[in-house]
Amino acid sequence: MQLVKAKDYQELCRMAAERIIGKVKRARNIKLGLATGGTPTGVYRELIEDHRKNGTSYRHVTTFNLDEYVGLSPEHPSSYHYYMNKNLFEHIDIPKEKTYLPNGMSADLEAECRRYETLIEAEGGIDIQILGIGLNGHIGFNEPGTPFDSLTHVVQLAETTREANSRYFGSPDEVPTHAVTMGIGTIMKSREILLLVNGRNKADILRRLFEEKVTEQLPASVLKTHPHVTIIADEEACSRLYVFP
Ligand SMILES: O=P(O)(O)OC[C@H]1O[C@](O)(CO)[C@@H](O)[C@@H]1O
Repeated sequence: MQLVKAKDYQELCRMAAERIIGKVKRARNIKLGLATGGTPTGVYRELIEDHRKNGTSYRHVTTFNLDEYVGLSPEHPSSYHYYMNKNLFEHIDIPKEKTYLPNGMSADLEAECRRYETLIEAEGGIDIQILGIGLNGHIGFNEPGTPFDSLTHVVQLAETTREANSRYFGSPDEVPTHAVTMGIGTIMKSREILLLVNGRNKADILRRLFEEKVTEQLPASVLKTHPHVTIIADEEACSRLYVFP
C-alpha cells in the first residue's frame, strides 16, 4: 500500500480526481468502481467541474458501485442509486445504461448478487476501484468477520454502521438493516484500488490499518495483500500515525 498525504479534504479530492481523470482520458474503454458515503462527494464535485471546464468525456466509461441498501428504490433519496445520480451521473455525459449498482429491490436477492458479480466479470473487471473506509474498517458494506474470498452478497449491517449512516435518513430507524455489497473477493479483483480517508474521526481506523495484521476482523487489512493500492489521506486522518512519509 502506498500512502499519499493530502493537506486537507480539498487537496485529497483534487488528487483523487486527477488520477481518475487521467485514466478516463487515456483509456478507450474503462471500468470505474465507485463508492458512496461522505468521503467521495468532493471527488465527484471535482470530476463534474473538470467535465464542465475541460470537457473530459465519460461516454466510454462504465461504472460499478460497491453497494446498495435492500428495500430502497432508485428514487428513494437515501438510496445509493439516487446519491450517484445526484452527485455525479446527472452532471456528466456518461451513458445511463453503463452505470451499474446492485438492485436492492430485487425479489430474489441471491440471484441479484450472482447477476451483479457476473456482470462485472462480463465487462472485463474493474480497472480502478474507489473505496472509503468505515469506522470499524469495513470496505463496501463488508463488516468485520466477512470472509476475504466473499463475492457479491447480502449483508446484515452492523448497528454502528447503521448509526453512522443515519445522518442520511430522517431517523435512525429508517436505515435499512440489510444491503447488497460487492464482496471482499470482488473488490480485490480490481486491477487498482484507491482508498480515500479523511477527517479526525478516521484517524484511529487508519492507524489500525497500518498497525494491525491482516485479519478478517479488520476488512480493510486485506488491501495489504493487493499489489496496487494507493491510500490518499488528509492530515487529520493521519494524525495518529507514528511514521509518516
Ligand atoms: O465515507 P463515509 O460516509 O465515512 O463512509 C465510509 C464507507 O461506509 C459506506 O458508507 C458503507 O458502504 C461506504 O459507502 C463508505 O465508503
